[in-house]
Amino acid sequence: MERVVLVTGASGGVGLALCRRLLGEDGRIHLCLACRNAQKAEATRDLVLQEYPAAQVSTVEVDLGNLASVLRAAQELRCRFQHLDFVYLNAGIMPNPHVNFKALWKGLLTGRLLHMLTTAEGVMTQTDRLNGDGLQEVFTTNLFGHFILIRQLESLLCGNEKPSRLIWTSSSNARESAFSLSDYQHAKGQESYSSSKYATDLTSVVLNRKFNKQGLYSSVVCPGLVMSNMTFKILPVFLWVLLMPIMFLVWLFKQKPEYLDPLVKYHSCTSGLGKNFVEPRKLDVDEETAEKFYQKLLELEGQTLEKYGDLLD
Ligand SMILES: NC(=O)C1=CN([C@@H]2O[C@H](COP(=O)(O)OP(=O)(O)OC[C@H]3O[C@@H](n4cnc5c(N)ncnc54)[C@H](OP(=O)(O)O)[C@@H]3O)[C@@H](O)[C@H]2O)C=CC1
Ligand SMILES: CC(C)CCC[C@@H](C)[C@H]1CC[C@H]2C3=C(CC[C@]12C)[C@@]1(C)CCC(=O)[C@@H](C)[C@@H]1CC3
Repeated sequence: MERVVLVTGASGGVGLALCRRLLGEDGRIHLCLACRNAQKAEATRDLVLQEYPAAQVSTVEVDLGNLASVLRAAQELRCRFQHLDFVYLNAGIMPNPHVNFKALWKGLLTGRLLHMLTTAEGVMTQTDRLNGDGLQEVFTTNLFGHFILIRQLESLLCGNEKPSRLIWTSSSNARESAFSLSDYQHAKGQESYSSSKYATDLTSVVLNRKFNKQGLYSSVVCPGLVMSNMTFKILPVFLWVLLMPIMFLVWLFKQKPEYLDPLVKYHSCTSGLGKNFVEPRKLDVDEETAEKFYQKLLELEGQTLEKYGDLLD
C-alpha cells in the first residue's frame, strides 16, 4: 500500500524544501500539499512535478488560522484517504517581528550572545491579533488549527495496522517563560511565536502519552535558522546575505546525532564540512503543565465543535 504524507505550509520555505526532500527519499509516496492558497498550492504541485514527474502529488486547501476551513479540509481528507502515514504540521507565522538590538548588545557583554543567536531568547517580539474565530492568530495558526486538524483526522491516524507519525515544526525559540497556562493563547505578551512553539512542544508530549497505544507517534523538530519568507520579514535580504556567514558559523556549534524520543526536540544541523545531521535536545517541558494545557485545548476544541456543528459529519 502506498504511503500517504500530508504537509501543511507546503507552498514555500521549510515546507517546500521538505516536500522535495521527501520525494527525493521515496518517489512512491502520495504527497498531499496542504496550503491556504489554492493557486499557490497548484504552483507548488507543478514545481515539484517538474523535478519528480512520476510523483503522486495532490493538494488540499486549508487555512490553519480559520477553524471552519480546518474542519472542511479534515472532512475532505477523510473522504480521500483511509490512512495517513506521516503528517508534517509545519505551517507557521511570526507576524510583525521586531528585533531588540539592545538585548543583543547586552548579550554580548554578558556572554549570552551565542545562546541568543541560536534561540533568539529575549531578542524577538511580535504583535499578534485576534482572528475571525476570536482566538489569537499565532496560537491558532501555529498550534490550535493543527490540533483540530489531527483530532478530526483521528480515524486516519489511530488504530490502524500501520503506525502514523506527526512531525511538528517547532523551534529552538520555544521558551517556557514565554508561555503561561492562564494566558495560553498569549494575548497579553509580545512573544506569541515563542509561546506557540512551547505550546507545540507541550502538546506533542501529551499526544504521545494519549495516543502511542493507538499507533500514533508525535515528534517535534527545529529546522535551524532557515532563509524563508518568515526570516525575510525579520531583516531585509541583503542584511541576511551579509550576516549569513556569521550565522552559519554560530549554528555550526553544539551538534551530535541520536534516536527519536518523545521528550526530545530534533534540531537540523550542518557540520563544518557541510554534512547534514540531527541533534536531539531534551524538551524543556514539565509533564504536569503539559497535561493541564492539553485539558485546556480539549475545552477549546469542545467550544469550536459546538460552534461549527454544521460542518461535522
Ligand atoms: N525560518 C526559520 O528560521 C524557522 C522556521 N521555523 C518554523 O518552520 C515553519 C515554516 O516556516 P518557514 O518556511 O520559515 O516560513 P514561510 O513563511 O516561508 O512558510 C510558512 C508556510 O506556512 C504557510 N502558512 C502560513 N499561514 C498559514 C495559514 N494560516 N494556513 C495555512 N498555511 C499557512 C505559508 O503559506 P503561504 O505561502 O500561503 O503564506 C507557508 O507555506 C513554521 O512553523 C516556522 O515557525 C522554525 C524554526 C526556524
Ligand atoms: C545584527 C546582529 C549581529 C544579528 C541579528 C540577528 C537576529 C535578527 C537573529 C539572531 C538569531 C535569529 C533567530 C531567529 C530570527 C532572527 C534572529 C533573531 C529565529 C527566531 C527565526 C525563527 C525561529 O523559529 C528560530 C529558530 C530562530 C532563532 C534564531
